[in-house]
Amino acid sequence: MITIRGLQKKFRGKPALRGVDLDVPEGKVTAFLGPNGAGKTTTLQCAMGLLEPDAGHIEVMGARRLSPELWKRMGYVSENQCMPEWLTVPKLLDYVRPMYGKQWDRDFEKRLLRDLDLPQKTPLRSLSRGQRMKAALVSSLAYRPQLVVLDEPFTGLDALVRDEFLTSLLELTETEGWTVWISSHDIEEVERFADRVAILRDGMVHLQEEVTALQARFRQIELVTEEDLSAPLALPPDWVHLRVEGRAVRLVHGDYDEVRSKAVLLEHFSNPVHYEVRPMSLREIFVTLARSFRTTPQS
Ligand SMILES: Nc1ncnc2c1ncn2[C@@H]1O[C@H](COP(=O)(O)OP(=O)(O)OP(=O)(O)O)[C@@H](O)[C@H]1O
Repeated sequence: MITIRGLQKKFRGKPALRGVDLDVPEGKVTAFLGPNGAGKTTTLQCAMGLLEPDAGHIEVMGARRLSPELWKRMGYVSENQCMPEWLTVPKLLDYVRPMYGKQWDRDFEKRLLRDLDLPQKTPLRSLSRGQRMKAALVSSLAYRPQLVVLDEPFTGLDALVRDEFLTSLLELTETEGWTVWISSHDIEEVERFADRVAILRDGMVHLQEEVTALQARFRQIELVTEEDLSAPLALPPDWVHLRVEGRAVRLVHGDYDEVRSKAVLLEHFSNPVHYEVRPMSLREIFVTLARSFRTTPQS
């Protein structure tokens, strides 16, 4: 649905994107994660045609340029969205609706309005941050776009609304086959419905794969021996994070294989009295990787 190759963007001579290669496949939910300043918003804005890239190419729904017709098939919601601040929510929808003609689904609009519980008489400028986000969501989803691009959509939403919003989005992506590309720091929320994950590091994609494949290869390992230990001088490349405290070793393995990985571990830390291997949540994997980004140079 979206293909990005070699995307580069500088701001005042400083690189923000240094060759982003990314795929957002049709009918899947792709989570776009990365530490602050990694370049997520810049990538999304380049893909949405809101920023001019310096190099690289982007294809959205088979097109190199976003025409007004294509925009009608996409819903884009960002936390920094400009909106006609003087309008109330019903007036905003009256204003936006004619642009989408028959495509606009009044029943769906009503359902979104009911679920998101928005004030009807207050102008957008006087709404809270979360309420403004909800208004943006209704105006960008009520025409049932095929591609939904969300940049930090949960900012300002309270826990209940987040949950309700995610549940509706989950239902819709399943029933309507929507393609969703979502950038968020709320990884626990995103984990509930993401099929794929792409992690951006310092202007480049560090990894992109199915969430299940990522979770299948990452493991947290705890090992205790009879004697005090010291960390090996050179770590195998798939040991992402290692901590040695007295007789205990805790490490994250980025490509765990029950037989092979255990054999390598036992070469370094022999005769364990305790050996435990635990699967990791997407959030735990992200935090481990983000920590390793601070200490290992980009290859
Ligand atoms: N308009 C701009 N002018 C100058 N620098 C910018 C501009 N927009 C982004 N940057 C810089 O580009 C880099 C990437 O920023 P971007 O907002 O894309 O990151 P992000 O991953 O979305 O971060 P966050 O998670 O904090 O929202 C940062 O170093 C940022 O300071």
